[in-house]
Amino acid sequence: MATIKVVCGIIFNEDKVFLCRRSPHKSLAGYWEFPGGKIESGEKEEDSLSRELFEELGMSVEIKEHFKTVVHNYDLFTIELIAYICQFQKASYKLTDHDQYEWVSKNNLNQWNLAPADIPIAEALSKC
Ligand SMILES: Nc1nc2c([nH]c(=O)n2[C@H]2C[C@H](O)[C@@H](COP(=O)(O)OP(=O)(O)OP(=O)(O)O)O2)c(=O)[nH]1
Repeated sequence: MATIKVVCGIIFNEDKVFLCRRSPHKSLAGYWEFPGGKIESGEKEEDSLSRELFEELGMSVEIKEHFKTVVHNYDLFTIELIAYICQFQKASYKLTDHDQYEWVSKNNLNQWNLAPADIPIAEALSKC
């Protein structure tokens, strides 16, 4: 089964974490996720994350450190989801791939309909 490498940001602003909901026209539509996207060939993970956040949300962040990598098997593909802790800087919130966003408490992440690959990340976050 094909494996795709996706980088995502756990973006903090004070004690809140950013989540956004995938638009109806996207794969995994309606699920909430940590924003990011597929790593293009030859691209560094951090560069890919900065690019995706700017393209999808008009957002700038400071990338702090790698947090967790999850390998998850969906029906049609396998994902390697690489999560980085980030500090929010600014955003236009001009959404291109999402139809909603929220700043949420990291201890309430289990109340959101997260993409299945994101659940182990949310669980690890609630414990730290
Ligand atoms: N960005 C992101 N994608 C995730 C997460 N969890 C998860 O299962 N995915 C899945 C959804 C998609 O199938 C895939 C990422 O695709 P994408 O559509 O966001 O990436 P992209 O913008 O580079 O892709 P494309 O639509 O331009 O082809 O990974 C997550 O937390 N963030």
